[in-house]
Amino acid sequence: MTTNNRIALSSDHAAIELRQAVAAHVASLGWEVVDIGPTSPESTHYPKHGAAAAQLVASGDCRLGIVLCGTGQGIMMAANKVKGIRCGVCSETFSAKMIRQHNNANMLSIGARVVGEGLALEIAEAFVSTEFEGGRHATRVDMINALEN
Ligand SMILES: O=C(CO)[C@H](O)[C@H](O)COP(=O)(O)O
Repeated sequence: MTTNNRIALSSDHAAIELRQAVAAHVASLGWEVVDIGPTSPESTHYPKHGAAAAQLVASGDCRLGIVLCGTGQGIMMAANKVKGIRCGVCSETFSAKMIRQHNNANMLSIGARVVGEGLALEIAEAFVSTEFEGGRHATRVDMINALEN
């Protein structure tokens, strides 16, 4: 059995440099990074970038996704509108671990105007290195998923 180790990354203009740093870090951890940009610093609209990364995760092309904008909030809201996506904004590592362990989050959002690069890399590493615990948490995640129907 092969494991899908692909991770989708996207951002808006507020987080291009941080996204590139996060991409390099998760690649160094062994992930195949699918960085869908943007690369231009021109002002853009976070919903389309959040949705594009979310679709890569929802389709199964990528196992996880990381999205970034100024606060992490808007792009998280957009990603969560895609069926099958559970995306949380994290500004510290504890939550980044817990959204994997308890919530089976398949996407992480980071605010480039909220956290510095060093912390952002630690948050991303905590997220990609943690697995879902299942058990009682699976019942609750199933209940979240049922809300989509
Ligand atoms: O954080 C964000 C969304 O939640 C955006 O990055 C932010 O709103 C962009 O602002 P501006 O157009 O002033 O750079």
